[in-house]
Order: sequence, then C-alpha cells, then structure tokens
Amino acid sequence: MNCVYLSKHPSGATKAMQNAQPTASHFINGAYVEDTDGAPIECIYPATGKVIATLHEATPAIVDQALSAAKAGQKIWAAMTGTERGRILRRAADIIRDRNRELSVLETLDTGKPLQETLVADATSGADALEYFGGLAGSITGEHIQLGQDWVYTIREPLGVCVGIGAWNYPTQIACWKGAPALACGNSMVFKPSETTPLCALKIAEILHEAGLPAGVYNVVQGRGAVGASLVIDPRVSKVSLTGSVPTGRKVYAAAAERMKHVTMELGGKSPLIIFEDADIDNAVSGAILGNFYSSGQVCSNGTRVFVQKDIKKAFLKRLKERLEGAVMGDPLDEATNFGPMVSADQMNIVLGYINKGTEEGATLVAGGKMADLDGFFVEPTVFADVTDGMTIAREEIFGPVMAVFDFETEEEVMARANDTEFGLAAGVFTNDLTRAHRVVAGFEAGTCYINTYNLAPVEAPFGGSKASGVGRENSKEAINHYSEVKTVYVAMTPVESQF
Ligand SMILES: NC(=O)C1=CN([C@@H]2O[C@H](COP(=O)(O)OP(=O)(O)OC[C@H]3O[C@@H](n4cnc5c(N)ncnc54)[C@H](O)[C@@H]3O)[C@@H](O)[C@H]2O)C=CC1
Repeated sequence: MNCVYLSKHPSGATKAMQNAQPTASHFINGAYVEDTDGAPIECIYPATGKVIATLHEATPAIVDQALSAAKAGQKIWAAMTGTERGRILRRAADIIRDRNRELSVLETLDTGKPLQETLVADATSGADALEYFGGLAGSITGEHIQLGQDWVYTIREPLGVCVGIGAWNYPTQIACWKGAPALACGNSMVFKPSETTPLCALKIAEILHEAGLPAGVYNVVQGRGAVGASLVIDPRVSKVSLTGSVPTGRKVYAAAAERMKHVTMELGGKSPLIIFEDADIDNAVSGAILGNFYSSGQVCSNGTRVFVQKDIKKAFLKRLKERLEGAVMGDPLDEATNFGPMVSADQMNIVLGYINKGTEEGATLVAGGKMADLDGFFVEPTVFADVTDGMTIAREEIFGPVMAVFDFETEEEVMARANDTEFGLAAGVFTNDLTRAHRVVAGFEAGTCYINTYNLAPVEAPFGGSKASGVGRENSKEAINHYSEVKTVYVAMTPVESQF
C-alpha cells in the first residue's frame, strides 16, 4: 500500500520516554502511594515496543486504603455546595488545558496514538467534561410536587463511592468522563485504568488535587482484571462504571447485580455505516475513514460495517483507495504522523488474525492487510470489499484498522442487515435525502447515531449503547441521573387519616 512512512525509529521520543515513569503506581488520599509487593505492570510504548515505565498492581492493602479514603473523602465532598464543587472541577479543566501538550505527549506514550490526534482529542475532551459537569454541579436539584395541601419534594443525592474501570484506548478521556459527572454529583471515585495504559489517570488525579479537590475524593489504583473485580464486590462501593469489552461487561454487570449496585456499561460494538447512492461520496469516504482509522481503529463506536449501495460501490472504493495514500505512519510524537500503531503486540496479533480470517473466508483485500515495515506494533489501514454478513470479520469486534465493505440494494434490506447484530453502540447514514436519513436513524437499533458524519462525541450529547453494547449513558445531563439517586420526601399538612 502507498502509505507514507516517516522515520522508522522514533528518536525524538527519547526524552519524553525517560520522563514517563510516574512518582508511584497509585494515587490515594491526595498523594502518590507505592507498594512494590504488587505484581509489576510494564508500560510499553507501542511505537518502539520498549518498556517506558514499570508500575505495580494494587495489593489488597492498597485497594482497602483507596476505598477507605474514598469513603471518608466522599462525606467531606458531599457536604460542600454544588457551586464549590463545580469551581474545583472547572479549575482542573483550566490546568489540563494549560498543560495540554505535556498531557498529550503522555497519552501518546501510553497508547501510541499520534500526537496530532492526542493534542485535540484526549486531554481537551477530559477538560471539556470537567468544565461541563463543573458548570452543572450547582444546578443538580430535586423537584417540588404540590399535592393539594400536601406536597412532595425530592432530593437528588450522590450514590457514595463510585468505581471507574477503564479501557486502554482513551485513558485520559475515560478517567475524566467517569470522574467529572461522579464528582459533580458529590460522589467520590476509585478509578482503575487499564493495565495496558496505566499512566494518564495518575496525572488527572494529581491535577484534580492541585485544583483543590479534598483528599480521597478521586483515587487511582493500578491492576489487572482481578483488582477491578475486587473493587466491584466491595461493600463500600455503590456504583461501577466500566468501559471495556462485552465479555468483561457481562462479568462486571453480574457481580454488581448480585450486590444490587448501580452500573454504567460502555462496551464494544460492530456498528453499521450505511452509504446511499445519493450521498456526497467524498464526505462519505471521510466518514468511513474517521469511523475506521482514527486511533488506528481502536474506537468502540467505529462504523466497521460499511454498507455501500451497489451503484456507487466502484466509485466509493476508488476514492477510498486514493484517500488511504494520505495515511502517514511513523513516530507518533512527530506531528506529521496521522496513523499510529496498535496499543500492544497482543492487540496487533488479534487484528492480524482477523485479517487472515477475512482473506480465508473469501473477502477481497482492497488495501493494507499486513504489518507496516516499522518498529512497534503498526498494522496498515486495511479495507476488505465483498464482505458478506456471515463472515467472522462481519460479526466480531476487531478493534483495529480493518474496514469491511458490504454491497446492498434496497433500504429495507440494508436496515435488516445493519441491525442483525448483538451490538448496538452506534450507527451512521450518509444520504442527501432528508426524509430517508431520519427514517433510517429511527430504525437503527443503536444508542448513538449519526447523519452525514461519524464518531463525534461532544460532552453535551449523551453517549452509549443499546443491546449488548451497554447500559446507561455517559456525558450530557443524562450522566447526572446515572451518578445520583432521588430521595422522595412526602410532607403532610393535615392530620393522618388512618383506617381505624
Ligand atoms: N463503549 C465505549 O464507550 C467503549 C468501549 N470500549 C471497548 O473496550 C474494549 C477494549 O478495551 P480492553 O481494555 O481490551 O477491554 P477489557 O474488557 O479487556 O478491559 C477493560 C477493563 O476492565 C478490567 N477488567 C477485566 N476483567 C475484569 C473483571 N472481571 N472485573 C473488573 N474489571 C475487569 C481491565 O483490567 C480493564 O481495565 C473493546 O471491546 C471496546 O469496544 C472501548 C472504548 C470505549
């Protein structure tokens, strides 16, 4: 494939890589904490395959310390007014924006995503969440319901200690998308980042405390699945918010249900993107590129099943191939790079396995299809055409840069095929027919839909999935309902009328 390759060896990254080791593995009760008894977690820079930091998993003692701190901190935090809480969150947003470049470099080291991308999509998105929910914090209220002379008032109360568990694709954003609404409502949080990307959440905790957050309100503990599981079942925890795969979601949801805890589940997807023959082809190609190759395809809401109406298939594929030549692979810290490596060797091998399956099962390889000739875990942006609904690459989430293009003839046919999946995270349509656009969106079985664009996730809009892709919504005013509960108070103004 004719991608542009920049320098093979990312030499400019050396200094930043040397600074990647955090002060300690965990951030608890307002300070960095270490316990070297925990199993080591090596943080590997995906563009070189080299270890840039070594941290330790939380031991049971660390988990206990974090939950005790969160329990105590929550009481102090909830006793403050919403306006006071909001001011601290907004101050943290300002600090994040001031340090955007430093935080973006760290996000790039943690994930391998190009700096070109992290400068605009990660710390800035985290700051948006803190600013938005900081702004809302003072207006989280109950209501007054008049009942003749009597009346009811409701109080919107925090849930208590919330646990956030993150995936590896957006470590800064996920730490903030969970933390900001939780804290705005008066909860505290213990956040466990993915073991693959342990660095960024620690910085968020540090900045929140620099902004004035009381100790214990936002804590970070490191660890693999077992640490996450131990947090979920602890009786001090009222709510769990997970971003991860569907199989992990099922386990966490079941463990939480057993103990009647609140949950938000942001899980995987295999989202459809339908391109009708009347669509603006260049715009549709841009949508398909954004919806498949941003973050090297490691985005949960990606539109990986691209249904193209038969008459424009040739033109679509031709234009797509031309546009793929604009992919610039190489050192992710070079701002000219726009396509980075997979997060890990494991993820690269999973993706290469799916590419082999696609070829074996008879799809036509249009572009890419192999590792790039670079250090690190690079897989070329890959496009398969002539994909049919039963193929493995049509059914399973790949979480890499692999676009599957399907042909279709009628709207009725494509809608049935688009919805024929256990997932329901996102869905998109490109068409210039206004009525059809809204009809199609109404028919999608998905939580987050797009008309003539794809994958935008502003903090003001609810984000999340239906079917196996999740429970609850992140961002927007919706998130407030998922991090608080309502207490109803009936006030009688007249004597009680009892039956005897
Ligand atoms: N819907 C959404 O908003 C998003 C969903 N994702 C999904 O995340 C997945 C990729 O991320 P991964 O980190 O590989 O997912 P994963 O499911 O392997 O891990 C997610 C997190 O859960 C933890 N975990 C694993 N087992 C656990 C258990 N039994 N109890 C508690 N915690 C446990 C992991 O340590 C990690 O922090 C993809 O399927 C993707 O679609 C990713 C980003 C956004």
